[in-house]
Amino acid sequence: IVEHPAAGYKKIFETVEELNEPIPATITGVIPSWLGGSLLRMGPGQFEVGGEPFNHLFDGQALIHKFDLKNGQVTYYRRFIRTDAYVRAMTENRVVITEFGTAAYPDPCKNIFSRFFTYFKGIEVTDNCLVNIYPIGEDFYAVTETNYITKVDPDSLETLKKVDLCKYLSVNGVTAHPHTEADGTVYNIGNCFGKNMSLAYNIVKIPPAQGDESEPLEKSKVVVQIPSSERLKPSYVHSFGMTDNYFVFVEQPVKINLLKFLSAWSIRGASYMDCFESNYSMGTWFHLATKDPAAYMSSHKFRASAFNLFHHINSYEDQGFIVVDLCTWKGHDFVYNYLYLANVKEEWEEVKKAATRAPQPEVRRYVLPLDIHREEQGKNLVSLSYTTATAVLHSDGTIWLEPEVLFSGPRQAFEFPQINYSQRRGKEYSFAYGLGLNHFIPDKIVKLNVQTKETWVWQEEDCYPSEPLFVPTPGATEEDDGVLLSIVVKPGAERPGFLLVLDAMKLTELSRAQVNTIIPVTLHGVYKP
Ligand SMILES: CCCCCCCCCCCCCCCC(=O)OC/C=C(C)/C=C/C=C(C)/C=C/C1=C(C)CCCC1(C)C
Ligand SMILES: [Fe+2]
Repeated sequence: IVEHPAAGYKKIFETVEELNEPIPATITGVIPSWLGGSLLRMGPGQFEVGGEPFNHLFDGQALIHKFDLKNGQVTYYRRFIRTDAYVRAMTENRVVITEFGTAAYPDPCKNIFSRFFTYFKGIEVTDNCLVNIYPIGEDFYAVTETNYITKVDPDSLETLKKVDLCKYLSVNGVTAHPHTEADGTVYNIGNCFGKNMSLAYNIVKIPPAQGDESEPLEKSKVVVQIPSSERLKPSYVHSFGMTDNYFVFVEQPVKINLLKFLSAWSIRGASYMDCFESNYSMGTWFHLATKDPAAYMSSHKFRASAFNLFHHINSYEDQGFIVVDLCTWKGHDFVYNYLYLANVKEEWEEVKKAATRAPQPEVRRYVLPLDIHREEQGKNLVSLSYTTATAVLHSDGTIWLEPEVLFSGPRQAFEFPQINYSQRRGKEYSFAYGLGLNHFIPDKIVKLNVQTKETWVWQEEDCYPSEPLFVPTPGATEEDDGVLLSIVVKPGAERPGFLLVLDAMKLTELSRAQVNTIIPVTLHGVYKP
């Protein structure tokens, strides 16, 4: 465990300018010749407007980054996405649209009457797509978790159009973590605030491109509806699990209080962050639904102790069980409460103190039995030889789940997980790759064998990496035959930003492509071959 007394991490939370054209990178080592394509990643790039700071890590204006790899050469390019949030902020030189943790104030130039009418136009939901980018059909969309997604050109990084998912689907938003099948079918999940205040989580399906002019989104539909456990308070959902035949949805005790949500918009200074609250009694609920024909199976109540969940690692079916691997944070306290920019930009000793009070991270495996009716109460129903995870049927009909811990270290998180997705999605697997967070500060890349719990680490002094994306070697059969791509920032260096290419088997460095600019924190992205 390394220390960061120089607090170099502060640099990844500072505003940068976009580039007018791609810049060449200086390469050390050798980039595999088969690696030709673009690494596209999203993150915040502007952390204040007109002297007004954004408050939260998830508020900064969406910046798209691209490393192009071709014939062993590398270039880097970045552009701000021309979202409504960005364009209007630039035009009026103030925060115009309320972001996740920053409220927009009414236009000081408007008089009380025009302010009154703006207010009654209702909620203006943000389109600040800083969280992820992924393909739908032939197109690429930059996304946050609201109903607005933004189509971008993955070559020029130009902003193409804003799309409102509400036009196609009955959802109030969807996650930034869809699942994709080999044929290009996309699944996602989102909250749905239905008629007469009925609340549900809707799983949506977007078919692949048909090879004609038709728009996949036009043919999208809701395939499963899972009712909310609590009236007026849906749980926050950031990702979900999918096996060959099932959807896995974890309903966590972090709740959106819809009454607060609706009234917050009339309270000066309120943001999305003010609408969250913890449920101290429900614990955590697991839901299963079949994929085909899509149906919700409510017959059993899977329950576990309280944890925050953002990222599913992988899920799969094995001998009548569903294995669900998760990056958890223990307790009901909302982890996002610790991710204000003022917190992550503190000096190292303060950062450490704050992380001590926050929920503690743990990678866990939960196992859900599919066949329950014949079994006796009070006994462990999990008979998979390789796991210590348990599931016990109680007299009230609930099934209590206890996890097997796959990775745990005090205030050391294995987060932003990735797998060999094209080969192992929804299937039994061995390897997960993740970003190591040291008291919330990203300072290493970790490989985890989920079967043996063996770990491998890449770490370098004063270096701040991002989520490692796995790219398989063409024609590979071994699960970990490939490379990991991560954007790393080394603030003191002459060329402080670089694309790091690691051998995914040993986590050793193959090469780095360095540029003469700081690259702010990125959250998620894709590799486009
Ligand atoms: C990369 C290193 C980062 C350094 C620190 C990170 C620490 C992270 C620890 C935990 C992992 C958390 C991962 C979270 C990743 C993420 O990208 O989250 C971003 C989420 C955002 C921006 C969500 C925005 C959601 C909005 C605006 C939702 C709005 C809504 C509601 C709240 C209610 C109902 C409707 C609506 C409008 C959808
Ligand atoms: Fe995420």
